[in-house]
Amino acid sequence: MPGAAVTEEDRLDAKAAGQVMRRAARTMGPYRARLWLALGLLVTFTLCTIAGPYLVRYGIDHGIRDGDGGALDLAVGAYVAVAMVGFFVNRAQIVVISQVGEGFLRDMRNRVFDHLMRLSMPFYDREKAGVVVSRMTSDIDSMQELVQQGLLQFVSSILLIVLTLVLLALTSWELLLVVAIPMPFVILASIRFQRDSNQAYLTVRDRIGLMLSHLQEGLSGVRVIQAYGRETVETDRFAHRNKTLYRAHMRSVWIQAWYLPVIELAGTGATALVVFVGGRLVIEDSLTVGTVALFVLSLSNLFDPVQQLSQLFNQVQSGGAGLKKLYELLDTDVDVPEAPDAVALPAAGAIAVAGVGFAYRPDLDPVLRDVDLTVATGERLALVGPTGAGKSTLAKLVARYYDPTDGTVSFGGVDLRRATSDSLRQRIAVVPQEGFLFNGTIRDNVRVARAEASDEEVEAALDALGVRDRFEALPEGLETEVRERGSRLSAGEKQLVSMARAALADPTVLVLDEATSSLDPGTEAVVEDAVERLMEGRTTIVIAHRLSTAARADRVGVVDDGRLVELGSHDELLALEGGRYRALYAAWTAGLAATA
Ligand SMILES: Nc1ncnc2c1ncn2[C@@H]1O[C@H](COP(=O)(O)OP(=O)(O)OP(=O)(O)O)[C@@H](O)[C@H]1O
Repeated sequence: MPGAAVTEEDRLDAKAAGQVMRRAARTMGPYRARLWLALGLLVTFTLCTIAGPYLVRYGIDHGIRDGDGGALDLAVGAYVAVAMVGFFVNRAQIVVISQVGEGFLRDMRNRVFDHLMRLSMPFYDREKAGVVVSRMTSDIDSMQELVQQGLLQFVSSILLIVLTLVLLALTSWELLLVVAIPMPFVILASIRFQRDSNQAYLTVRDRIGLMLSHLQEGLSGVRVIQAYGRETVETDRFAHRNKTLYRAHMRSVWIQAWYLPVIELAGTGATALVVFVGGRLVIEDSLTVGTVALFVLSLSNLFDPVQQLSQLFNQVQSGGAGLKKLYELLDTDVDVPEAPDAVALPAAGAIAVAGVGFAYRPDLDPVLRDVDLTVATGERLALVGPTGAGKSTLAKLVARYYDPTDGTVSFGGVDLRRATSDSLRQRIAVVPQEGFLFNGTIRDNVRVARAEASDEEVEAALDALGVRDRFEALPEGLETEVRERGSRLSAGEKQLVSMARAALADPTVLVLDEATSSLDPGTEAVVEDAVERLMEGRTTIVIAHRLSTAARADRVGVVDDGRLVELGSHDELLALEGGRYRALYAAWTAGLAATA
């Protein structure tokens, strides 16, 4: 069974296939010399394969029939020599083709990853992570089989069929007509096999997927299954899935069991026909025995490649479909691009949000409407409001993760759309609720903010937050691997690392999404102190989940249902009769009192 299949919607038409191939050919520049070499080797190998039967003919007609021992020796010697050349050329062509193919895939993986790293947030909102991952796995895999062996076999099969046909026609077109009799059956059977095996393989793939997801669910839910005594029920359901998978596999076996013997039979039939007709032509003296032997031996050079092609066809199609999807991904534009005439943001300035409206997608309702807000240099603004009100969205616009649908966000008078990406990232840093930790040490993780920072600078950043001692006290200090078993960092420590990154980046503006996870009182105090230190001297927009944070801010903005409904100092807003903040604050203090 060919290890590839292509679904109906992925099947490329001739135009799309042509486009994909031309594009792939354009990126083959660095491999051009090797490709020519591969082609040369391929042709040489095919000629070696074809030469065998001709040498046999020479041996029979000139050596055996004419009783010329010298001619026979020559034929046998040449046969062995050609076989040896074929042996080495075959090895060389496999290596060279793989070098080209694997090199192409390596470049492709790099290009796709590079592009993925540059694509902005809207792309990741649209695309499911699973789909993106499958670009790098199954789409690349579908080409992997192709570049390793498939492509070589595909091209060499076609070449072998064409060259054999031409040479046989030149040798004896009458006998070629005889060979051609079973060919329509072989071709029809091959087309049908290709179609059926593709379908069968798709079914197998689907059922493997279903079985695996059942397995995964069973394993993750094993406690619940056991708690409710559902072992037998689950086992029966699994057995049912497994049976459908077995049937799918058997179906593909039946297809092969039908096709392969048909081709064998056609080959045997063709041999019989050649001997039958060719033999008579020999008796009539219009053909030599050697020519009949040549035809018999050449039959495998026709039938084998046809059979291979029918199996490779799916592989080539699925490789083409994979390549097309990868190109589509590479063609995805960055949604938040750097303007061609971008300017660096000034060193300092106020953040101005003017008439901003925003929808995540054109088909979705806006989540922000008519927001006007100015945050002065060095000011600390807290955003509060119910869940889903739009606070994080507003913060993301200030960091230009997205561009507003209406209105503008500017820093120091420069619209963020016109700012260079570098200056934007230098001036404005975001500390998310849960900073992601990469594989590596604490030091590496802080350095994410600025790859070229020295050890001293990393330490200074931790010092600035007053947390260096805490990390240095770990058995391996700053060299502690954050993901290693047993030395995983606590939630509070992760937050500290995330803040240390921002301290190292040393931005003018800090956008901070306060963590909601509750920490033990000791760590909480350390984190709060670090936050205070980080905000010191910076313009800060903090999404406050604890109203104590809001109370400490210079001003508080209340976001509700996408609008900025109140804006003022904590005291001013508390004094507002019937105000939203006043109500939120009352509820919050009551909640605190209840849990105290
Ligand atoms: N990537 C996204 N794509 C589509 N809709 C989104 C996306 N992110 C958020 N939303 C929607 O936008 C609205 C505002 O979300 P946002 O995260 O800004 O609220 P929030 O006030 O920060 O809430 P929370 O306090 O729970 O974080 C919500 O209705 C949310 O479902």
